[in-house]
Amino acid sequence: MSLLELRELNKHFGGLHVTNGVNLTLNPGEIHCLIGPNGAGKSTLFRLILGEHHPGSGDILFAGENITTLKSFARIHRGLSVKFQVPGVFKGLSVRQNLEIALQSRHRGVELEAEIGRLLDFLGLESEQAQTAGNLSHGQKQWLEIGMAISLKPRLLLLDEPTAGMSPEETHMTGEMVQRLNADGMTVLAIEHDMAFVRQVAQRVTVLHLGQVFAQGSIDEIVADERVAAIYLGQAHA
Ligand SMILES: Nc1ncnc2c1ncn2[C@@H]1O[C@H](COP(=O)(O)OP(=O)(O)OP(=O)(O)O)[C@@H](O)[C@H]1O
Repeated sequence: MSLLELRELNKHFGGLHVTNGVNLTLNPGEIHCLIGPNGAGKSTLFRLILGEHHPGSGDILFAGENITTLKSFARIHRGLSVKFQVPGVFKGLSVRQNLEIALQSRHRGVELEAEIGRLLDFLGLESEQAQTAGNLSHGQKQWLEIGMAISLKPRLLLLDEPTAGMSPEETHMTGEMVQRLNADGMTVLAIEHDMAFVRQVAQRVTVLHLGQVFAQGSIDEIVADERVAAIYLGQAHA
C-alpha cells in the first residue's frame, strides 16, 4: 500500500488554478523530490497535504485512510510532519528549549532528556544546546527545525527547500541527515531547487509545472528529459 496518495487534487485561489488535477503516490520508505519552476504550486501542495489549505476537489489518502477533510493536528497525529521554508524556531529560546517544546507533548522526565540528547546528537548540535536559537548560523537553524519536525518520529516528513541558503557542505550534510532518517524507515518528500541535493538523496523525482505533474522518474531520467530542461532545469541550481 502507498503511504501517501494524491488523487486528482485541485486547488484554486480565485481565478488562479494553482493545483490542477495532481496525482502523486509515495511508496513507504522512499525519498521523493518535488522540483519545478517558481510558482509551479509545490508549496501549495504541501499545505494541502498538511491541511492548511483544503482542495476544491480530489482526495488525499495517508496509509490508506482518506484524510482530505481532517484538520492539520489530526494529520500530524497520524504521522505527518512538515518543515516549511522559513525557519520557525523560537529565536529567543535555547536550542535545548526548542527541542523540549517539540517533544513535550509525548515525553516527560528522564525520557524527555533522553530524546533531547538523541536529537542533539543526530543534528550535530550538542555543543550548541545552550546557545540561543537566534544566534545559530542559518544552516544550524534549518537543522534545528528539522530536529523539531522529526521529534515525534513521523512516518512521512515533508521538507520545503531544506537546503535554501546553505553552503554546498551544509547541503551535503543535510542530505546525509535525510538519508539517515530514511535508513531508519522514514518516508521523505522534499521540495528542492538544489540539484546536487536531489541527486544525492532522491530515489524518485516528480516535476511540477503549472500545477500539474509534468514528468516523473529517476534523477537521470529527469535530467535527460528535454521537455524538463526547457521548462525548468535551465533555471535550476544544477
Ligand atoms: N494563499 C494564496 N492566495 C493566492 N495565491 C496564492 C496563495 N498561495 C500561493 N498562491 C499562488 O499560487 C502559485 C503557486 O505558489 P506556490 O508557493 O505553491 O509555488 P511554488 O512552486 O512553491 O513556488 P516557489 O518555488 O517559488 O516556492 C503562485 O502564483 C502563488 O502566488
